[in-house]
Amino acid sequence: MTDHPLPLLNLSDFTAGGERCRAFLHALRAASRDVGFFYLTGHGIPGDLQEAVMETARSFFALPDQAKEEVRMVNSPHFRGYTRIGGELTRGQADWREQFDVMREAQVVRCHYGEAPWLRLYGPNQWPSALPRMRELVLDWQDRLTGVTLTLLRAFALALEQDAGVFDESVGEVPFQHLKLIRYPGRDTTLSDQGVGEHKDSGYLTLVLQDDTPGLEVLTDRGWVLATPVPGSFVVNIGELLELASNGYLKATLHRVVTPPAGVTRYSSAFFMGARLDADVPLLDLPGYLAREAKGPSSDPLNPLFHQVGRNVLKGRLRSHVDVANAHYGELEPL
Ligand SMILES: O=C(O)CCC(=O)C(=O)O
Ligand SMILES: [Fe+2]
Repeated sequence: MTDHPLPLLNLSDFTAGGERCRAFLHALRAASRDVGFFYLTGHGIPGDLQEAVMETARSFFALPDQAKEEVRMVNSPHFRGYTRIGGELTRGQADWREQFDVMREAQVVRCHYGEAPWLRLYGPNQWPSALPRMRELVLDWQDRLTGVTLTLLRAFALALEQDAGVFDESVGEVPFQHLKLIRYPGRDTTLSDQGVGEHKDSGYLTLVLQDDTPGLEVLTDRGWVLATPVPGSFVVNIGELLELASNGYLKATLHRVVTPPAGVTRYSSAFFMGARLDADVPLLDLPGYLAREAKGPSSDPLNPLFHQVGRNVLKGRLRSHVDVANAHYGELEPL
């Protein structure tokens, strides 16, 4: 385990244009290819909004169990709401964190039995009655993070010498959004130190806001590296859809969160930006010198990747939330 910092990029260099923009795109490509993780500053999200979101997370998780259970995820065929500690699995092992999941507010899609089961991912969020202002704040947060990821996605397109809008069709008017507010309680790590087990994210891009308690670790060719909190920044990482689209030129990197020591609590917000559920992931036509370095997407026979986005997202959700799968998707064969 080393404590070497990850690369740090400033998004305002991209929007400034000219030489600053060219240097940004160069650094973006290097960071995404070599590590798949970087810090982002200059993103335009005000510090007081970041703090308000963390404060909302602290208030939500401090509610009595009964108020959190009122919005528990197992109520929702759309995988939204509260998951208690140990209620989520990563690679079959329970994670030591509690979390609140939000996606885009949507209408339920009426569908016929046997039709694409991922259509059931669309639907409303659940909100705790005890925190009446949470909905507006969190949806605003989700929209602002969407804006940052859309800008970044255009930067990725340019860095790979594509048309800036090459991902537009797969993203649509509003991309698939998924946000988690997370609490990692400390515990005696002789029991297990799995806050969240090692995994890759499944969307295009992830933005993580962490508080000042370390815990997020990234697998690099130097071993596991701690993403030491950098105040005001987001940690950005590449998800499997970008790896697929770039034929493995960009890397979806394994990462994990280790449980804080007993008596210490860590809070974070993780936002996953994906493609439209009804889209297929585009396969980019890379120029020869980049294509030669594209290794093909890494494939895990135990966790196949699908180009059809909805199928991929539903697979991940069913594996992570077995109680929701049993309650609402019992008729499906395991994926
Ligand atoms: O809490 C964090 O810092 C990261 C969480 C994460 O990797 C995830 O939920 O996919
Ligand atoms: Fe992750």
